[in-house]
Formats: sequence, structure tokens, C-alpha cells
Amino acid sequence: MILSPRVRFKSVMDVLVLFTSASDTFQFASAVVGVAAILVAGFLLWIAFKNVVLAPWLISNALQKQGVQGVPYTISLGKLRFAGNSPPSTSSAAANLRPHRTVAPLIAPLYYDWKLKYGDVFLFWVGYRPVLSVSNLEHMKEILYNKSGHFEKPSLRPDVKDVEGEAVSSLRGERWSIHRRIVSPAFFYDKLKAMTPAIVDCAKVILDDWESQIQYKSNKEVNVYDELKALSADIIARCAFGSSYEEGRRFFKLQQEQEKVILQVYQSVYIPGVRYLPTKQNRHAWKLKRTIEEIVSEIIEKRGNGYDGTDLLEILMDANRQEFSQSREKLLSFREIVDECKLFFYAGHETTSTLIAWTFLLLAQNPHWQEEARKEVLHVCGKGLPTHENLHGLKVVGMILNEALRMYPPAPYLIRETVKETKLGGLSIPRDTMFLLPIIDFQFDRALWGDDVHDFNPQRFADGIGNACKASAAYAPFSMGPRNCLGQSFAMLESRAIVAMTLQRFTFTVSPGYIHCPIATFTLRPQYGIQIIFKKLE
Ligand code: HEM
Repeated sequence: MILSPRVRFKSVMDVLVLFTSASDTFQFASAVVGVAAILVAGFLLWIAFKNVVLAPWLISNALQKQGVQGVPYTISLGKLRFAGNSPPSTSSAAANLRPHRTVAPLIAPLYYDWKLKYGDVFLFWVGYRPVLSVSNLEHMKEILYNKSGHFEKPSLRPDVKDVEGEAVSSLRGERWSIHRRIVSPAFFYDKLKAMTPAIVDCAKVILDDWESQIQYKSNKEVNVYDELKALSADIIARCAFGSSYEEGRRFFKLQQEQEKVILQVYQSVYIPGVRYLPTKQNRHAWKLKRTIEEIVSEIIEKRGNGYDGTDLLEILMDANRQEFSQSREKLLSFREIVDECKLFFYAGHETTSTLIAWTFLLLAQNPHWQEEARKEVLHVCGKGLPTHENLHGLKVVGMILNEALRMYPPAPYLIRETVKETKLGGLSIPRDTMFLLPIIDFQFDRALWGDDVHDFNPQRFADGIGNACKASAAYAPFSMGPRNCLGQSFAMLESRAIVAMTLQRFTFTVSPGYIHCPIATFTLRPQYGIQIIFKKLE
């Protein structure tokens, strides 16, 4: 203890009294700190006990009593995995090169073992969260249309929310409907039409590059998965940020870094409070977030109020301006605008690029359909750059993309959770139960699609999606109901453009080096890429 020189002691007693009271104060403070530490530790233990032991036990007990079977619960404190979704070894993947029938069991092997063992409705665990697998079409419709308001998107973990932010895809209730209303105009027909030249321009750059490399060799092997990811990112950067395209690219590079952090966070068990500690991972995440926000504010500042473009950022800013002029309030905060731009990229680039990459694989494996599609493209668009109207007129290409979405849906499983106790198919489902809806399984149901369900047959879509199988709800690559994919038309436009422009210039086959290994992380993607050999069209 350091005493100020100004303190004067009259007697030894004074000094003793001072020391006694100081040590009392010290003891009192220590006691307070001790009690606080015990309370905090007790609180954390209670949260951990409630989340990791009590809640899982209550939910599984309630379901077991109603005859729902499932995987026994074991407390998992290591890395979390989805239903054993580890990529298969290269050799087992290579053995599965041909049959598409292996897609679903390959991406979630444990899940399909459990399904065989326990039947269509069963319980399994993602970490300590109980998940009910639902393979009944009527139940899936009830959950996705959510007329009762009992089924919602799962709430994001606070540490994931910190990094990812919250946008239309994860919001609920009133905030979700405001965001959906504001973002929807970005995908209206006239906006998509205005974006078509940018999409075609970006595709032309990459195809010119492939073509120039073929000048020196007779053919070129391309890992289309990697190249298409870069191309879709460019396209999204243009459509989200228009002329502020370079800043858009920087934004999305940083966001890719953020995605890696999100994956790490998702794989770890959530411990309250840890996200505030200055760990290496947290500091990295904070820095990325700061820099991303700085880029968007720079773009907004540069634009001022006189910008006349029609990109996503401008649509969001415009909604704010209109609301402000009427009510002096802004609809979206700055952070919400940033989060919507992030979502646009996140939801849009990986999904669309995997769809196009799988489509290239299927066309390379099925030369007859490749030729049919090429004939149509050359007939409708000639050899020039396609227009928006041209792209709409491509029926065969549309059928091929629909079939690719059936066999390789970029989002093969959807997740929901109950926000209230509810009834589903005679079962009483407790609150906070998660559902897994295996879209991919309905799309491979032989009873609904026929005996050729495992074959690539775009012909089944000749009379439209509604007539492709016995129950139209069995085809849901873009989900269904009020929260279906907002970017569906954009994704289909981009895919039509890239497939058509490639068919105009090249014929293509699968490389002998290709290893068939679909895995599901955020999307259903090819673990080792898709290597395609392109030859210039005579
Ligand atoms: C082939 C490409 C795509 C596929 C297969 C796809 C699929 C889906 C699916 C299945 C959902 C529903 C998710 C759920 O309910 O859990 C969804 C939602 C969404 N998608 Fe897509 N998507 C694609 C491309 C895009 C693109 C290009 C964008 C935007 C640029 C986009 C924006 C969105 C948004 C904003 C939502 C959330 C809607 C809401 O919750 O109200 N998607 N998408």
C-alpha cells in the first residue's frame, strides 16, 4: 500500500487503526470479488448444464415417450459435425465416380445409416441441439409455409451473429418482413434486365481467357468449380456495388476471410462471453468487420445523393431516403445495410457457381444433351453476345439447369426450429426442437419421379416444373413458402448466360483426373473441384 506523504500520523494507534481498516477494506473487497466469481461461475455452470444436459434431456424424453426413436445423446465438447459429414477418402470417392445415386449418402453417411435404422422421423444431435429429421412431404410443406407461425429459421448463435451479422435470411418476424420488402426490388424483372449486360461482360472476360489459352494447345483443362466461383463473385460485386466495383471486390475478399472465421466458430462449442475476449481469432474477426464497414462507408460517402445507378446498395439507400423524407426515420441502420450487402454475396456466389459447375459435369458426361443445348443456343443467340430476351428463350438450357438442381441441389438440407410447442403429424413437438428437411431426398424419391430417378434426364422438365413429377412440392431447390429464395431469378439468369456462352464457343468432356466427391459444408460442392477439358468449337 502506498501512502501519500501528506498523511500525518499522530500516534502508533492511528497507524494501527489505519492498517486494520485498510486490511478490513481489503478483506471485504476480496470477499466481494470471491462471491462475484462464485456467482459468475455458478451462472456459467447453470447455463452449461441447462443447454448441454437439461434441455436435450427434456426434449428427447418428450419425443421418446411418443415413440420417436433416434441416436442416443452423448455430450460433445469437441468440434461439431453435421451427421458425420466428413469428406470420404479419395479412393472411396473415386470408386463412386459414376452413379449419381450415391450423392446423398456420400455427403452425410451417418445420417443415412440412422435413417435406415430408425425410419423417416428420427432424432439426432448436432452438438447438444436435438434435431428431428422429417422426410414427409406434407410435414415439410407445413413447416416451410409456416402458417401457424410456430416454425422459424434457427436463431443464430451470438458468436456467429457477431461475425456474420443479421440480414433477411436470418431475421424473424417484423424485421424480416421489412428487410424482405426492401431487398425484393433488387430482383424485379427490369432490374435483372439492366444487370444482364454486366453478367455477360464478366462471363466474356473469362471465356476469352480460356479461348486464348487454347490457341497454343488443342484443348484446355479447367477446374470449372474454382473459375466459376471467381466469376460469380465478380458478377455479384458488379450487381451489388455497380460502378464501385473495385471496392466491391475488396469487400468480398474480406468477406471470404470472414467465411473462414464463421466456419471455425460454427465448429466449436458455444461458451457465453468468450466472444468478448481478445483471442487471436476474435481480434482477427473484429479487424475484418471494421475494414468491411469502412469500405461501405467510403462507397456511400463517395456517391452522395446524386448517384443514379440501380445496384443493391443503391436500392437499400433509396429505401432509407424515401422513409426518411416521410417519417424522418431510417428503415435500415448502417450496419443492416452492410449485412444485407454481405448476404447478397454470401447467398449468391457459392450457390450459383456450384450449380453451374455441376451442370458442366452433367453436360460433359451426357454429350447428347450438350449437343441439344448447343443447337438451341446457336439457333436463339447465334454466335454473338446473348441479350436478356435471348436468355429467356432458352427452353432446353432451362430444362438442363432444372435437372442439375434436382440432382445436385446447392442447398440439400433446410433447417427450422419450433418457437412454441406445436403439433406435427400427430406428434407434440417441444419448443426449441430443430428440424432437418432433406430436400435432396424428395428430389430422389423413386415413387414420385419414376424409375429413372437416378439418371440425368432433363426431358422430365419439358412441360414445366409443375409437371415434372407426381408432387410438385418434391422439387424445392430454392425452398418454398414465404422464405423461398429471393435470388432465384438472378441465379437462373446468370446460369443461363454462362452455360449458353460456353456452349457457343466450346465442346467439353470430363478430365480423367476428376474425382467425384460431393460434400456438403455451406453448399453441396465438389470437394476436389470439377476438371473439364474444353475444345474450341469448329
Ligand atoms: C442456384 C443458386 C441458388 C440456390 C439453389 C439458392 C437456394 C436458396 C434456398 C434453398 C433458400 C432458402 C433457405 C432456407 O429457407 O433455409 C434461399 C434463400 C435465400 N436466397 Fe438463395 N439460392 C441461390 C441463389 C441466390 C442468389 C444468387 C441470391 C442473391 C443474390 C440469393 C439470395 C437468397 C436470400 C436473400 C435468401 C433468404 C430469403 C429469406 O429468408 O427471406 N440466393 N436460397
